[in-house]
Amino acid sequence: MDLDALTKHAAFYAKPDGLILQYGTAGFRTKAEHLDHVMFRMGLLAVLRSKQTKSTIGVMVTASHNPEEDNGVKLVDPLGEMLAPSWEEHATCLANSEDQNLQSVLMDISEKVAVNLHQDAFVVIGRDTRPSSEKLSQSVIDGVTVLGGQVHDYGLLTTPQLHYMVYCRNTSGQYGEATTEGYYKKLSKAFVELTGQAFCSGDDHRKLKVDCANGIGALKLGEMKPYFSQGLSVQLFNDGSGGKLNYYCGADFVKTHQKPPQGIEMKSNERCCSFDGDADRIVYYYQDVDGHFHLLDGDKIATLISSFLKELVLEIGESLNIGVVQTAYANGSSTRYLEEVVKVPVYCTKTGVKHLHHKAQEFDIGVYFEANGHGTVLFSKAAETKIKQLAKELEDKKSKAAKMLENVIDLFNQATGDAISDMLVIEAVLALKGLTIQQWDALYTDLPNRQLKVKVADRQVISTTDAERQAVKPPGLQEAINDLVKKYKLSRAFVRPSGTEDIVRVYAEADSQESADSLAYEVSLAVFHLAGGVGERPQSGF
Ligand SMILES: CC(=O)N[C@H]1[C@@H](OP(=O)(O)O)O[C@H](CO)[C@@H](O)[C@@H]1O
Ligand SMILES: [Mg+2]
Repeated sequence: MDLDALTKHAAFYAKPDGLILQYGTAGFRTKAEHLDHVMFRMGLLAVLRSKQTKSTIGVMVTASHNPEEDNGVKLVDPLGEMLAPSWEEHATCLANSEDQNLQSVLMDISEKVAVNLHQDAFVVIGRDTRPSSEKLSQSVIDGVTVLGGQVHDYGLLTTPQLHYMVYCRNTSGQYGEATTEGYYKKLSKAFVELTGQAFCSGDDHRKLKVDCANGIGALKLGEMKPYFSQGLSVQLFNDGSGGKLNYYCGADFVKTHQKPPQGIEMKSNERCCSFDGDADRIVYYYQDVDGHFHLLDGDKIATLISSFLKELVLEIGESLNIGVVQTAYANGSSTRYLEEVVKVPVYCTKTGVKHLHHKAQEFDIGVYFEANGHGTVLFSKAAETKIKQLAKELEDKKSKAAKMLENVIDLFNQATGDAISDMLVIEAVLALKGLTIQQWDALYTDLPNRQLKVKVADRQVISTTDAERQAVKPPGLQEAINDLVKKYKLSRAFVRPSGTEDIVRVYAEADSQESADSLAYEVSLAVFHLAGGVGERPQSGF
């Protein structure tokens, strides 16, 4: 390690006084102007992680669905997954160390994780379209090179594309070719082959309007379009040519406000979808003839995909176990439908993709989706080998199902949730099953629900158990929630401190919107009183 060079470069990346950041569920996120030193330091950390794992590590510069002025950074581990939890702590420690302690903190981490400093390091970098991203990714590159690491800068990429690149590079290209063209070709080939097997693929099923949140998704989907145009024609809206990133558009806006984004021309019954700012989340929606807006969120996506996979598995007659992973935010109706109608086991984990991903790895076929539209399907190596073998050996109906599954494996991004990949899977499933978006929507009816935020002095006074469904602290809060829930029919409510914002989230569902609203409001009041609410008391009425 050339400590003189490190000291010289670090001088350009002074930490703003008093700034403390946490490597949360989605890495570091804050106003872009405060992130230069964090980027440089994450470049340093990526080198250590690469040396330790003897693998290529990814660094993505993005703040996903946050406002355009924000930015953020996260590291991608060797198999394209989120950074290991023990390293999240090192990241936090390094990001918050005072400038004069940077060297010693770096040495401490190297010692703790037993890094061989002579090992080569390789880091790949991607960034979203935020105005601040280019400069910030240069700071990451500076951090990598000052420690002697090699860099490949992919420039503009969606977050899932960077995860894909890392996975490809660490599996010697077995998973795919580590270029955007390789990504486009792999997914498009699987999609075109899959939809080629559809009986019913009338014109109606082949057109889709996509709100790209004025983000990177527009650029990348635009590049990819020609590769799959024989199977689907997509029309892009909020493509970044005019509007602001995530501003009144994108998956997060649509899911939170339960209304269409601005900037999209929706005719009744037309199938539309929205990506978020870094294209790792997707939700679908349509407007019916009466002008009512219908949202098909991550739960509806999980249901559609699980039913499809279950049918294929039954068709090939192999005992592959399917598991579906959700969080406490999953609508109760979706969980019931999955368990009682699709007949697949459903598991609940804590919020945050890494928890769902980890659980989904336990199954031959692990389907995971957060209600907000972040998710994918993972296939175990054993399941993949078995399916590939059956696709070759079997004949007739069974072989057709096995071949479909083979393409489905290629179409899903196995590294992380991916809006483009999920969109193509959904389009293929709808075409293969001859389903309209209305028929898909009608599989089950969402229970009315409401999410609220409460400001408290210190959100860590709330701690939870049972996949965040029960509050164990502060005393009395869970009892209060239980009493409130009893007042309503088909009701459920829980609270948890957010991992990405300085607030407590409240979720409630019940048999009517009025009841869900009023339960959420009453629970918010309980949080406000028992967990140290600050500012204005929660208000009723929505
Ligand atoms: C209720 C909700 O949607 N929570 C989101 C949000 O986490 P919070 O910890 O709830 O702030 O951001 C996470 C990262 O993007 C995402 O994984 C998660 O689903
Ligand atoms: Mg995102």
